[in-house]
Amino acid sequence: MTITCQQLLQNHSQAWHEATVHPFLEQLPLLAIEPRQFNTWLVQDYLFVVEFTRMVARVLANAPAHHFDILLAGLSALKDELNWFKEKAAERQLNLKTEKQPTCWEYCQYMESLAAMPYPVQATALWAIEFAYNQGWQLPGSMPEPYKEFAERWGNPGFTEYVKLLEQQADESLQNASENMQKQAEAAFLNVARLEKDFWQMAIDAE
Ligand SMILES: Cc1ncc(CN)c(N)n1
Repeated sequence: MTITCQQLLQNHSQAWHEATVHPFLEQLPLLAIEPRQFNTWLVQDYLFVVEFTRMVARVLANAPAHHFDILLAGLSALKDELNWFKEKAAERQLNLKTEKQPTCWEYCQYMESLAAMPYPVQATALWAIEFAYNQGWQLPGSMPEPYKEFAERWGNPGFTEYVKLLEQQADESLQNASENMQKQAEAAFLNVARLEKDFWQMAIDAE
């Protein structure tokens, strides 16, 4: 029997809940997050997205050609996203040439380590990373200023559609995967869930 993304969500619902429903996200609509906490998230997420872009490029390099369309669209959106992060940082006078915090560093190292994994594992991890933000930013509901555009970036219907297509590609690749690869994909899903939870916590704990 082959595993699917939906089965991973069902089998590990608690880990996924912790990845996508976090006090950081719950407190944003209440305007209870301190600027230093939000700014820490913003700068560290920019540093994350730089490494994430490299990861997506590596996933593309391993993908079958019929998966290129979606992955190239993702890379093109990341070009805009990196520029948008720079704008947001400039508005807040934040320095993006900052050290990665240990949690961000660990997540980036993990994404780098995925390069050695087979494509089905990479495709599953990519879907999980994007779905975590898609759900994380949608679940708190209507977001007030100044956070509205952040919630819309990852919660908008176009991004939701993109994540569904990533899911289809991951599921398709898992269908042809050995049992061992499927186990690796499950481990990747759990790693992403843990790192997502830790990433929000890093922002909450900002000094
Ligand atoms: C930590 C994290 N996870 C996911 C995403 C969505 N690409 C992000 N920007 N940052």
